[in-house]
Amino acid sequence: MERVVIVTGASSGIGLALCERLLTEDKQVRLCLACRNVQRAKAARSALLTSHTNARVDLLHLDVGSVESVLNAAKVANRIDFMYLNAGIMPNPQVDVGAFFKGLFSSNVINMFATAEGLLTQQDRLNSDGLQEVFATNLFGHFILIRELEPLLCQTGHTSRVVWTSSSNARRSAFSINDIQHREGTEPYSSSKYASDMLSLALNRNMNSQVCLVCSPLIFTNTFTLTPYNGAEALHWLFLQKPESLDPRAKYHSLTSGLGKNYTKPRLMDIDGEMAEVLFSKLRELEKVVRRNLCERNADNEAHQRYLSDIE
Ligand SMILES: NC(=O)C1=CN([C@@H]2O[C@H](COP(=O)(O)OP(=O)(O)OC[C@H]3O[C@@H](n4cnc5c(N)ncnc54)[C@H](OP(=O)(O)O)[C@@H]3O)[C@@H](O)[C@H]2O)C=CC1
Ligand SMILES: CC(C)=CCC[C@@H](C)[C@H]1CC[C@H]2C3=C(CC[C@]12C)[C@@]1(C)CCC(=O)C[C@@H]1CC3
Repeated sequence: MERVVIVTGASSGIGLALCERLLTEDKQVRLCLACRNVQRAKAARSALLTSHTNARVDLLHLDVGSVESVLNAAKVANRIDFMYLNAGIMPNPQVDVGAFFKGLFSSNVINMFATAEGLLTQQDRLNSDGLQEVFATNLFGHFILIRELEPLLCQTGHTSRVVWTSSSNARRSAFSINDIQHREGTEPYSSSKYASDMLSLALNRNMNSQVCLVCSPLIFTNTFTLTPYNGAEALHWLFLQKPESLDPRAKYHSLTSGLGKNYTKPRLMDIDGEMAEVLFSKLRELEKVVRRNLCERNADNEAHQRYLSDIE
């Protein structure tokens, strides 16, 4: 039976590697590459068709960092079996070289290489919706996409699965419930990934959890062996699992052994359920504000267009 799989950020890296693996795995897959850059998306599609000549690969223009783009893209979808929320950014990362060398000679060295804890800061900025860009791209745009597609994802009698790419860099201490966009801090990536872990829990509670399962695979960087193919391990593994065998409180880790063998390991997440609910309601409030602003902006643009055509 045909299975429709949407992958955000499918034009490169882990997203593209996942597409390649899914086409190799299942000839019945119909892929939808949801990408912001049309040229790169076309190149990715050509590369996939070179190795899978008869594959069905569609393109969908989607910039998850723009609410308007998300709303437009969501209109096009009519069936979803899997939706991989994979697009993500870490702009202008700065490595704290001092902390790196200190960590190198400490008992924390393995953890440091696995999670980059305390090593990385990023410079964030505001996007055209007036939101912090990292938050908007890694979390909020995908949240709006799920909200918009909820009727399609939660149809009775049809199981859709949503899989969100998290990170080992997701850290509770980088996130504040009073600053969900991370306006004040210097670790927006870590904050956004922890927020997506929390949100996956709240979504499973607030949506029909039997139908919509949100998992957060984490990519463990065994740095020297890491490739996008390895990184896509847990994403690929989840495609093969029965929904009832998965635990919404777990994060599914892509791991690579010393011998280079890839495997997936679930680990229970350290998440405060109440805080996850607060985050969910804050995101819904923000959704209302952003949608209202967008309507006003569009109304202003229409009025401006009318004015221009009147004076011509
Ligand atoms: N690499 C790693 O070690 C790890 C990565 N991750 C996560 O894995 C995911 C994939 O990362 P990775 O493959 O490494 O990185 P890449 O930079 O190779 O891929 C990121 C993808 O996301 C897309 N993207 C970025 N911003 C947007 C946007 N606004 N709208 C739509 N698409 C967008 C990019 O598209 P475009 O071509 O237009 O830029 C690109 O296709 C991310 O969520 C990342 O946080 C997690 C753990 C470790
Ligand atoms: C010489 C010197 C200063 C080396 C620094 C090494 C770091 C660049 C890496 C060590 C751990 C890495 C890591 C990531 C990025 C690169 C490192 C910080 C990620 C944060 C990339 C994105 C993720 O989602 C998780 C990764 C964890 C490990």
